[in-house]
Amino acid sequence: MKFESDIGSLGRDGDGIARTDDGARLFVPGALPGERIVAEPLDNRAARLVDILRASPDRVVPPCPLFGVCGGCAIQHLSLPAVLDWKAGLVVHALERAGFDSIPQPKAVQSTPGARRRIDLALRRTHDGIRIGLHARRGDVVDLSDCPVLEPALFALIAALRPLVLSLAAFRREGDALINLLDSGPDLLLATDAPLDAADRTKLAAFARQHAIPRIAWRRTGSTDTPETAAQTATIRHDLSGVTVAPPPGAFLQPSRDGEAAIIAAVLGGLPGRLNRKDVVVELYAGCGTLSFALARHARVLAYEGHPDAVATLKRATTGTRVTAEQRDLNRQPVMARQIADARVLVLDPPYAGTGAQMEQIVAGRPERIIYVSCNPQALSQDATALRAAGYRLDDVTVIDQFLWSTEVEAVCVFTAPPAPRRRPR
Ligand SMILES: C[S@@+](CC[C@H](N)C(=O)[O-])C[C@H]1O[C@@H](n2cnc3c(N)ncnc32)[C@H](O)[C@@H]1O
Repeated sequence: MKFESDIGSLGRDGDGIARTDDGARLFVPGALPGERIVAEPLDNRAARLVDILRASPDRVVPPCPLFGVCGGCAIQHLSLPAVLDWKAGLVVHALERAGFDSIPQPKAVQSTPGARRRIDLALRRTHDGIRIGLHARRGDVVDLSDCPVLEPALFALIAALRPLVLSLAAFRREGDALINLLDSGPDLLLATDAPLDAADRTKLAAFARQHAIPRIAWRRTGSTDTPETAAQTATIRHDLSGVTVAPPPGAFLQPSRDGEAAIIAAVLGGLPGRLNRKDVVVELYAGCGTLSFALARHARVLAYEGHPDAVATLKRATTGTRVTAEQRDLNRQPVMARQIADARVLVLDPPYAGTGAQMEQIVAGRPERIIYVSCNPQALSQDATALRAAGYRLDDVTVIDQFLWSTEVEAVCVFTAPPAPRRRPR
């Protein structure tokens, strides 16, 4: 039965939260805060938007014709400034849930459309061809025939990939294509559901030459093995704060150049002013060195990273820098409190799940300054709860929106340790 409701806020998935006449809370995709809508319940959780009786001033025409079908974007019907405000609110609420009551006004930075330089695409054979794209929300792959988010050079490559993938003996029904736009050009990691044969390799080499792709790597769908290089036409190189690295296929890369610059600026802005060049920064979850080489201009950096290929990349690039890199699975073998205690600053950029076992050692080590780079407000909230309980103060918050129109948000939070307890005079 249809009902009318005001929309007070958006849920975590970007859906408007409505109230039925009997007070039930239902999520309505497409509805925005401040709107009055008519909706029809679909089940006891969600409702379908039927009509908008009063539209939000922040409502805009979605820029992509695939919006609502493709699962990549959730809130293209909201203006970009309002998207950024909403994301900043998600971070502030996460910190409030952690127990911080006076939260500094976040600085907020947003990438521009057409700036995303990393994408993981699903490949699906269909009865009449192939679909290359992202999954619909709770659904099958939607062919990416348009995308205002992606760098145009990456988007153009998708059209060229369709006939190539269809022609491969190694592609039966499904696969993936992860593309990183590095400084040396697009770096393609292909995964398919059958082995490559000699003819496939010839086709991949010709494709790499034709489209100026320095490297095409391959592995079987679902495998986590180090991929093999199927074609290489040029050297892989990518600049990280003036240091050239050669990231492995499928390496973690901040999804946009402007987002990466904003994260680096916020991390460097969080360093204590009195930092001495001999001081040590311990950096956890360092990847290929996005933050490490920027930090090394200010202090010595001990960088820890779990992925063997990322660490190998980082180690190869450290010559002549003040970065020392070590491979460590920080869940199984956290950096211990006594080592953290020796550092002036701890910088961490954990994966989506947050820090796990490492947080206990961080709190016990009590570094003077902690700069936490978050890609998940829920995990941030959990980790910040431990810091709040240990007496840390929250000094600065920067919110970065580099996954435009999705519900993803990143943040850099600067925490300062409480003053050490004074010794009683004898
Ligand atoms: C969000 S990325 C950040 C990488 C890097 N700071 C950057 O900006 O490019 C998280 C990193 O944590 C690493 N990682 C995930 N789980 C880990 C673990 N248990 N131990 C150590 N590193 C881990 C991943 O390999 C990845 O490089």
